[in-house]
Amino acid sequence: MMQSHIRQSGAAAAAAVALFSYCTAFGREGKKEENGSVGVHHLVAAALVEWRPPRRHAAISSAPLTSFYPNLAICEPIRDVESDNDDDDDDNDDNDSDVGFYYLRMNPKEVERTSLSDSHAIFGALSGTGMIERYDIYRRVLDDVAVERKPRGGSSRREVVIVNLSVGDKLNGHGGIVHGGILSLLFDEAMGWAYECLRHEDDWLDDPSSPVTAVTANLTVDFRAPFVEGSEGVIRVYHDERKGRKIYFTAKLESKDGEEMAKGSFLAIRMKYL
Ligand SMILES: CCCCCCCCCCCCCC(=O)SCCNC(=O)CCNC(=O)[C@H](O)C(C)(C)COP(=O)(O)OP(=O)(O)OC[C@H]1O[C@@H](n2cnc3c(N)ncnc32)[C@H](O)[C@@H]1OP(=O)(O)O
Repeated sequence: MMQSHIRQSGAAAAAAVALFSYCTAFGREGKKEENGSVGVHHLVAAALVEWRPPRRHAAISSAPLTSFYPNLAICEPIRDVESDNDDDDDDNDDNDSDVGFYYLRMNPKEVERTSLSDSHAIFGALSGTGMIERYDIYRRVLDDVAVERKPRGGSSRREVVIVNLSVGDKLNGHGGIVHGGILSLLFDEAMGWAYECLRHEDDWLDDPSSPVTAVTANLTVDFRAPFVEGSEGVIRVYHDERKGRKIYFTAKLESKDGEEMAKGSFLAIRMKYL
């Protein structure tokens, strides 16, 4: 069960007054706790939940994650180490799933843009029984052992966030099958969050005054198998490359049994003026 993979750290919860900003709060070395996070906009208490991924992600969607504390996972610079499971061979993606990294829950309610629940598609209008019943976002964090073990450089492709989701029976196209447009929406949002994490990498902050908002310029989805109503699944988002203002991602939606239901590719472009 997933619950066995979640370790709620009382110490972390007690100690966790985390400094958070989603704009320019992060020091160039990424040591925000140590350097006091010059430019921090928000001070929020964060109870961190650490999640060690199970061997097979089938277990992921079986627990009501929303019943845990609302957690804020801080998007901090992701250290540029070779990813430990991002080989092109997707079949190997979970082989080392119990070492090297863990996931931290991100809390949309702490983010101004997504806390406006009436206006946000996923957390507002389409959220609820029969619709998007769960959309829990986690960012992937390498643990210290993995950071030490892995040399800098190497492949730039890496998993950035995952989303643990479930969809009810009111968002179909064909009877019993979740509408492809809905799946595209779920992908788009997930990749948006991945961008939010990546943009705090230090080399992106060469000009801290430059715009940081990115929009989806291009989204392509391959639907591989029907995602039936009432299904649970996991979206995994991988960062592929960045060319100037253009940031490329790929993603896949897996069923709770690990079957690949859909694949997406996504181009985000940092806006010139926002
Ligand atoms: C912890 C905090 C968490 C916070 C979480 C919040 C998460 C929320 C997540 C929400 C997620 C929701 C996300 C949403 O739903 S965002 C909403 C949906 N998207 C939009 O509304 C975007 C609308 N489009 C635009 O605004 C502009 O067209 C953009 C800004 C995209 C480009 O206009 P701009 O004037 O800047 O572009 P440029 O002409 O200088 O070209 C620049 C380069 O880009 C290349 N190019 C341009 N277009 C395309 C294209 N379509 N395909 C491929 N390539 C394209 C172009 O060739 C050139 O390449 P190069 O010649 O340089 O090589």
